[in-house]
Amino acid sequence: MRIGIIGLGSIGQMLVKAFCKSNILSPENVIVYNRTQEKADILHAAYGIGVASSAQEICEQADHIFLCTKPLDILPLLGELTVSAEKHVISVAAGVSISDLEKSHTGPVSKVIPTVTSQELHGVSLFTCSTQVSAEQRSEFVNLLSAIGTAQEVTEDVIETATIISSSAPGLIAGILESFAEAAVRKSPQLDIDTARSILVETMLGTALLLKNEQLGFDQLITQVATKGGITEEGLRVLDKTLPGGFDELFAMTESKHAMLKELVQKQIAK
Ligand SMILES: NC(=O)c1ccc[n+]([C@@H]2O[C@H](COP(=O)([O-])OP(=O)(O)OC[C@H]3O[C@@H](n4cnc5c(N)ncnc54)[C@H](OP(=O)(O)O)[C@@H]3O)[C@@H](O)[C@H]2O)c1
Ligand code: PRO
Repeated sequence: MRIGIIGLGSIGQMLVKAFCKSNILSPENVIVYNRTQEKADILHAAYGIGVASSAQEICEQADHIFLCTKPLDILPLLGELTVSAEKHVISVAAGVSISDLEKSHTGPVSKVIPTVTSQELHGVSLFTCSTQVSAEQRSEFVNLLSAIGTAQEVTEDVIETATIISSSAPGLIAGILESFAEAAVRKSPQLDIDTARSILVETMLGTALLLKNEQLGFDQLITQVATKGGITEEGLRVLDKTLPGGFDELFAMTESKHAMLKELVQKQIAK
């Protein structure tokens, strides 16, 4: 099996690093192409992967072709390429659906929403496949995703909401942690901000390990931490008042953005 990656921004580079780190693929079975060649050359020097001289070359040499450009660049790119009907085309773009992809490729297509945390071989890749994806292609694809974290099949009606808690979440969590650290320093200016940040990173790591390794429910962890009549209880009361409304707004705004993107993609198709 040979895979090709077109577009080496955050997510294309992450896929190269994660596939190499996981040893699921040997470097000669990974071939990449990026509009600006320097990014491909850096990855070649670090991992020994192949560098194509065009996106078309990827389509000729790879069995699974990952399109890792921005959403509005996916269909124009695919439209320029000649891809034989048996090749598996995989888009990572938010807002581009299976049926959008099928308008440009008559063969098997899939959509995957990876997450940057897969660089550490943890995190959830959401995916959905068209009916034309063969059992062998599906199995190879799921094995690839499982090597870099958890492969979670979802239907397209939930993929946008699930994207926020899997793929947007690392950035959102970093935003929450920054706000938490800054509030700590506002309360106690003698606390150094970088010390506050590293306390939070270690705390988050330990929290994730505890939840996962001990198979604790969120409610069980809360009970362990929040001593009855103690301090944490007070903090939780504040969160119960402020967070639900904030998260509801977050989902409403990200849904609107998804809708705007999808509308622009439909305009591209209609042209
Ligand atoms: N970032 C995430 O966490 C994340 C998670 C899940 C899904 N996604 C999806 O992943 C896609 C890429 O996001 P990103 O954050 O990685 O964006 P990005 O950092 O802007 O990367 C886009 C890359 O595509 C390259 N490119 C553009 N047109 C090209 C073409 N015709 N041929 C070859 N390469 C081309 C760009 O090359 P240059 O170097 O020349 O600019 C750039 O390296 C988006 O569709 C997004 O929805 C992202
Ligand atoms: N990063 C991409 C974005 O922000 C898609 C989910 C995570 O659009």
